Amino acid sequence: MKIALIAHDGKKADLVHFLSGFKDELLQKDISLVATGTTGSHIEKAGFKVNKLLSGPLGGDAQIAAMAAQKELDLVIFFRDPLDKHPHEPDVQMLMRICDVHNIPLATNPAAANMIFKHVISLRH
Ligand SMILES: O=C(CO)COP(=O)(O)O
Repeated sequence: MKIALIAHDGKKADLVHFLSGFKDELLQKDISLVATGTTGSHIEKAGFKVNKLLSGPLGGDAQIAAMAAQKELDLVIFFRDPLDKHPHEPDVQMLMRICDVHNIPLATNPAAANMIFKHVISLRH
């Protein structure tokens, strides 16, 4: 299972905190993580193995969208900061649109991500 992870700056700590709650599950060999650049660095520091792409404003969201369009992703977790402005907002919208076009599960906040993770874990047992 391949999971893409993205968080805006104001939500990076929330994402790391969220992932840390599922560390055992996420360290399983058949789970691979991919992330936008800066998000990936934070995740790596927390002890996860993650494939880091470009930073979001430099095209990282677009790279993840391309992977989603090619059906390479099973899940996208994107903790967006709705209270901040982002120069690459068109890329953010494009990524969410591509997830909807290809019916890729997309969680944009911890409550949704938590439900999806618990569901995935229950299916694996
Ligand atoms: O900007 C982002 C998502 O739109 C995230 O990019 P970084 O992980 O490089 O900060």
